[in-house]
Amino acid sequence: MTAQDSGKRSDYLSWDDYFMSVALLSAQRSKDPNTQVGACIVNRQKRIVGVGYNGFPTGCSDEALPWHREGDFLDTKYPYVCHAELNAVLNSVPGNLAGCSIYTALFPCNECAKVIIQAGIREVVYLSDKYAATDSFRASRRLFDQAGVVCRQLKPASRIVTITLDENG
Ligand SMILES: Nc1nc(=O)n([C@H]2C[C@H](O)[C@@H](COP(=O)(O)O)O2)cc1CO
Ligand SMILES: [Zn+2]
Repeated sequence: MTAQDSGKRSDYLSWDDYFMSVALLSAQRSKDPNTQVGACIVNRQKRIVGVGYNGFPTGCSDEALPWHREGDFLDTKYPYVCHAELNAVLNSVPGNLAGCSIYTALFPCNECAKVIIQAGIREVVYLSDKYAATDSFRASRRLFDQAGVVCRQLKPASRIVTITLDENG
């Protein structure tokens, strides 16, 4: 029987697009007004073992700390926010992340690169590389190269994934 004869849907999500969509859906939880990042960790059996998005640490109110980009360092979000990739690792089901892939909306910074490498994650799949020109990202590339972590930019098969929360399906 051919795939066509079987009556199978043809417009289903590929694995890559599915995992990146989960990452982007998680990003929708972020309170950051400028950049919402989500990350999704997948093991070798293609099971999702961790998700996360950028936000302040547990117990730190989203209203009590600043979300600003500019001003005195302590009055910006940067010293306080946990990156999506860090949260995905820390939120992962207890176990071994060795050999996993991480799908992330934005290429990891150098601090997350260290966490990803130390966790044993072997592949980084990213969508945006908007900070590629910064030193932090040059350092990430260097770390990933030396540690043998494979990085690839996702070229999605589906550019738009629609989810409608409608009780009538
Ligand atoms: N890979 C990343 N994962 C992340 O979760 N982030 C977070 C940290 C901030 O909350 C936000 C970046 O803010 P901005 O500088 O684009 O306004 O995204 C940032 C990066 C890139 O460094
Ligand atoms: Zn980071």
